[in-house]
Amino acid sequence: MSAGNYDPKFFDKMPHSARHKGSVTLRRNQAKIRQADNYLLDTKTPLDFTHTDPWRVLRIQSEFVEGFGSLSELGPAISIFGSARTKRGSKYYVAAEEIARRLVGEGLSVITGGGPGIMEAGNKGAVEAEGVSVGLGIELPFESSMNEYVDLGINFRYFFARKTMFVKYSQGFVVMPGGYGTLDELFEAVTLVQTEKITNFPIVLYGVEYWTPLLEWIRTRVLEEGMISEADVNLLRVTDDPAEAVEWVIQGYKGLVGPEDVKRPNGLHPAKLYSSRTGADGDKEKI
Ligand SMILES: C/C(=C\CNc1ncnc2c1ncn2[C@@H]1O[C@H](COP(=O)(O)O)[C@@H](O)[C@H]1O)CO
Repeated sequence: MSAGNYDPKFFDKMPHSARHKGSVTLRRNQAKIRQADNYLLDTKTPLDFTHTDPWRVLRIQSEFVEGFGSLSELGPAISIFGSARTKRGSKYYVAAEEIARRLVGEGLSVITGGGPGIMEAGNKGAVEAEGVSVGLGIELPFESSMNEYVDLGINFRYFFARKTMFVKYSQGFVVMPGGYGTLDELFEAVTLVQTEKITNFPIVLYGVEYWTPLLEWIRTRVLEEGMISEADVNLLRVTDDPAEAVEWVIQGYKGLVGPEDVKRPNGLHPAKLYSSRTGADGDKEKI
């Protein structure tokens, strides 16, 4: 703008009042907000800083630090997921116990969500087999505490920090029947495998009757309509045999089972424990 067409309204808005807060530049009304020191030192501050997003970032960071610090020396582990509502002594509860015992027998630690139902069964089986029993709990609006079989427990406020720990510190997942929480964990994992964020990461479903309608829908609707490829369907494998679930998950993370070994247990869901796009070197890249 030349001096000839000077517009006072424009120049009144020029950045003479810029203030900097870290990498953030603030002007005009935005520059009037309080500085970090005010929040820290002035107890008359009108806002509770612990309810602000910058403070949350620190809490989130601390969850990652705590999780990485506590789990980095865990060794090979498998996560068992499933319903928080599964009753003690029910068939899936008993199966989860057995799967956990077998995993421990194979030298693996067992990780669960630390809650009731299938999580408790997994931790119970691990403890009974004298293995390492881990619970990654989540703070929920209603009362929930770690089940009594968790020997190493970490409680998270944030689902996403907790999910990172499951994936980072597991070699694979066994997914028992469950509700939205379980489905969320299952689809998060299968997406990470599909997109090759993780490799040699087997996902074994337990419960043919429970999972078959979902697998059928994936094949007849999701695949047929071109939302995924054939290889993506094959990322999930289902069984009713605890021994087979453990065998598959171990073969999968060790990279011992390839697409050429695919079996079709009931003609419905071809089995493949890792993506055909997995690197030949079997690198286990995580997140
Ligand atoms: C429902 C009750 C308590 C819930 N307590 C939970 N503690 C830890 N983790 C949980 C809890 N509820 C859900 N999860 C996570 O989701 C999965 C199970 O969810 P679903 O909807 O029941 O399938 C589980 O794998 C956890 O990671 C009081 O009974």
